Amino acid sequence: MSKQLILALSKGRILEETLPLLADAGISPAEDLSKSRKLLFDTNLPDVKLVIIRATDVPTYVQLGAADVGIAGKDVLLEHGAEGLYEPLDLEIARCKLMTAGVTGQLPARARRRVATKFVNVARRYYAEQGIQAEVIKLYGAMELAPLMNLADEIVDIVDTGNTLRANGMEPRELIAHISTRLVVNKAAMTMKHERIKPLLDRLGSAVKKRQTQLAE
Ligand SMILES: Nc1ncnc2c1ncn2[C@@H]1O[C@H](COP(=O)(O)OP(=O)(O)OP(=O)(O)O)[C@@H](O)[C@H]1O
Ligand SMILES: O=P(O)(O)OC[C@H]1O[C@H](OP(=O)(O)OP(=O)(O)O)[C@H](O)[C@@H]1O
Repeated sequence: MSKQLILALSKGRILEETLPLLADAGISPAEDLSKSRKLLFDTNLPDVKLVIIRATDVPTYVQLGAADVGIAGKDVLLEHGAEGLYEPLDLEIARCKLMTAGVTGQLPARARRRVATKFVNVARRYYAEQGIQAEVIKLYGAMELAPLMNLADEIVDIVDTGNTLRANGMEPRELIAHISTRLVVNKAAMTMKHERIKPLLDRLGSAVKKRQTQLAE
């Protein structure tokens, strides 16, 4: 295993909040990410590289050791499963909730529900735990449309302000999990590159605490 450290970052919403934390921990991309079509970036540190990929691909890269460290939402990690990964740090950014939701005022059928979601594993697990029979339909976006179009009785999706649900005549129902962004580490890398990963974890942990203190002021 090379002593180079590869960090897999989720592009999109999480990236903007991740970069200041990484900078505070002493790691900055060598060029402006938003101005490049590249996917693999050098940093100010010769032995640290960044890959910027879809959030849902981050756990796969880290689990299989293509990246040593990853940053992804807990929703994505719950859906992917924790095999081969340690999850040592909560970055406490992109806080939201994973919830069930349905058309406002419309009680869900008791016996069997059709549920549209991109979190099919989470949904199957959740409804099974509740003892509710669910036919889970995989969608890749705009879950809020599914009940309106009679594709599903309920959805499982991210809720933050609730604005998206409200704008589509829907309401949140049950909380499945509180979500925030987590740092994950490949299990083998944690051992083999411990002397490189441990200081990164410490510095990022301090950056998270500093940010929380600043937000509270
Ligand atoms: N409205 C929200 N408020 C706060 N955090 C959110 C919200 N929506 C999503 N998140 C968090 O941010 C992460 C990334 O969201 P983003 O919308 O960038 O990715 P995505 O479009 O869901 O991913 P992909 O491109 O793989 O489909 C999610 O996994 C979740 O943890
Ligand atoms: O409760 P709210 O504050 O309205 O946030 C919830 C919405 O945020 C996310 O979508 P996002 O805005 O990331 O768009 P997406 O469809 O690209 O995921 C999520 O999929 C919900 O649709």
